[in-house]
Amino acid sequence: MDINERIRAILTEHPIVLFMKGTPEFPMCGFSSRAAMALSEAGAAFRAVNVLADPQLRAALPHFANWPTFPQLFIQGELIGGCDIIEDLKSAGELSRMASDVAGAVS
Ligand SMILES: N[C@@H](CCC(=O)N[C@@H](CS)C(=O)NCC(=O)O)C(=O)O
Repeated sequence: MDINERIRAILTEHPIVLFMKGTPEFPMCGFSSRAAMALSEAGAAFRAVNVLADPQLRAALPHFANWPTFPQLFIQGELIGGCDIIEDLKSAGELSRMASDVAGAVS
């Protein structure tokens, strides 16, 4: 499986995916920490993937997503954006709506 197939497999398996540096429990970057916190506060059940533990993934994702930095949030396979966008969506109440739409679609 090449790296793009591997990314697509992760996105197919998990409806909300945050590619981040470190983990929600031990974030290795302030942006990743804030993104994971915003998702948790919005009640989103998300899969966190630590790109620092997977150099191949870290190198490929900016090209795959056409987004240069981490964190990267995908919902149902679509790139939503990074920390700034995640926090804006949360402030607008959109993040929890998106998360509950996904939960409704999955269950
Ligand atoms: N404004 C960005 C900030 C993210 C950012 O600047 N991330 C940097 C530092 S963690 C990054 O990923 N740099 C590229 C790299 O380390 O591969 C956002 O909204 O997510």
